[in-house]
Amino acid sequence: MTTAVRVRGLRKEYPGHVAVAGLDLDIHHGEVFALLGPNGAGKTTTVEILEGHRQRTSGEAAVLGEDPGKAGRAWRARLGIVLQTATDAAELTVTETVHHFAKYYPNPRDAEEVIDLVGLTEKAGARVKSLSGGQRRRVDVALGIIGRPELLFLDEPTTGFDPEARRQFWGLIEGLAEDGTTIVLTSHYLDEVEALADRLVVIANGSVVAQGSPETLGGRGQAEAIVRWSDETGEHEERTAYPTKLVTQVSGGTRELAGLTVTRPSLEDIYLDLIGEKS
Ligand SMILES: Nc1ncnc2c1ncn2[C@@H]1O[C@H](COP(=O)(O)OP(=O)(O)OP(=O)(O)O)[C@@H](O)[C@H]1O
Repeated sequence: MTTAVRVRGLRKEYPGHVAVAGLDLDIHHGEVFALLGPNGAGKTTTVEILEGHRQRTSGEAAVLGEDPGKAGRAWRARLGIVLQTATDAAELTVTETVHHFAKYYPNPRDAEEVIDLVGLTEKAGARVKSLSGGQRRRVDVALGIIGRPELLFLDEPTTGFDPEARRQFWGLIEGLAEDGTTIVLTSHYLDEVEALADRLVVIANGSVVAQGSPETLGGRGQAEAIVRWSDETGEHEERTAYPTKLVTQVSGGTRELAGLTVTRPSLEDIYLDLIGEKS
């Protein structure tokens, strides 16, 4: 597997403050990679350096084989970017806006198809400034993918989306990933990261705290299950690596156990543990 993004010792200092403190990252072609971390962790700074929007203080970065601090227009046309701050509300309609941005790219997608993909067909003729916050965010996503990017950066893309729009957006991202687009996602929604990401990294105070897949991050894959049930003697809770065996023993294989639940730590539990250790 080849590397779409390679970062070594990335550092960004502002006067009196280190925002990114020596980060290493490898993001492979065709994967959905998520950056997680609390507010101010350094995610947006990192992503903006990789997009070529911000200069790093030191360290190495290669994005689609080029240094983002020096790369030109041809390289930029291979990227799709959905920034954290939404597009300014314009007088143009949705269709006009998407057609307008399509002209910046050598091989754009069909504008109407993109409007449909982001679920804005019914609003295609509406002025962007008349749209709701979540609908404007969908315009941002449309503009991020209109250029048929090889690498798509999504910085908190679903903020303001209703649950149905988020699900629809997840389907869109899955489709892009299946078509081979590499996707770098920052999100505060752990269910979103779990649904979409092949791998993720947790950043706190500008450093990597943990990385892995959503299933294995921070030892999640090996974590013990918590089995809870109740009987005539009261409520019970036990931790075990072998929940099936425990349930079989306690129930004698046949007795119905009241209130039986078997849970393992969620990605959110693991994430909060990791962040707790750091702060
Ligand atoms: N232009 C700037 N000048 C000075 N400090 C900055 C600047 N931009 C960001 N910072 C600081 O750098 C740190 C990292 O910010 P960054 O926006 O990268 O965090 P983040 O992880 O994206 O947070 P969030 O989840 O809130 O978006 C913060 O402490 C922030 O205040």
